[in-house]
Amino acid sequence: MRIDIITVLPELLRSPFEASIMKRAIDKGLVEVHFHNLRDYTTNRQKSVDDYQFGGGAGMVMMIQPIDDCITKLKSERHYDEIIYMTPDGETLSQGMANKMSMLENIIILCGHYKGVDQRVRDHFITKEISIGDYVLSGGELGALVLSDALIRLIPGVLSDETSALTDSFQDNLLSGPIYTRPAEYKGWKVPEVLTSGHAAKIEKWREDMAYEHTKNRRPDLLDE
Ligand SMILES: C[S@@+](CC[C@H](N)C(=O)[O-])C[C@H]1O[C@@H](n2cnc3c(N)ncnc32)[C@H](O)[C@@H]1O
Repeated sequence: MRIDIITVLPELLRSPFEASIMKRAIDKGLVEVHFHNLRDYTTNRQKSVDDYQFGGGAGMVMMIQPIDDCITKLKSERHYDEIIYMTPDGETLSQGMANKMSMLENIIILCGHYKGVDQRVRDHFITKEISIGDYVLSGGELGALVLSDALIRLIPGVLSDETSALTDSFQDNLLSGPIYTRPAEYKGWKVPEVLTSGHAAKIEKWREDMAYEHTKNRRPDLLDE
């Protein structure tokens, strides 16, 4: 997968790709991530990417010209499956969306700032609008990172044990149940006996029951889906 991120703050994006699973995915050649600084596409001397809103009102708006030039250049080099705009009024990111999108080859993620982008960008360039939740961030970069992480960890070969992602919360509409590691007893607090029984079928059944109970308590809405 190739991810091209368009931003006014590339410095905000770098370090998460330089650690842990996202770094490993890049090092293994399973993912390429490229940052594009919108200011490199401005045609004005001040390198400004925003301007006042038509009709008045508080907050600046990101101008269409630098975004058009950046996206048009990228599209002239390869086909993109999706051109995504991170925005609070987009479709809320879910595991189901991440599962599907992790199979895409090339995507562009546009990070907004200020009041957001000129509507004509959304009307003419964007193919998908994604929110990471019902709250407002200062910019799209943190959202782009959340989306990238959710997709990258699902790409085959990225996790050392691929079955791990399949047993995480939200796969099969269930939350993940409780998990334990050594020691089997700590300060008198014992691990559930079944987990140390060595009985694979019983362990599997216990895990299923616990996941169901946990989901029923915390997120009964998932069981309705
Ligand atoms: C201050 S916000 C603009 C909010 C916009 N005026 C509104 O009310 O919907 C600036 C940028 O942050 C990003 N952003 C903010 N909240 C977000 C969220 N929940 N999900 C994804 N992106 C978000 C978007 O790219 C947005 O253009």
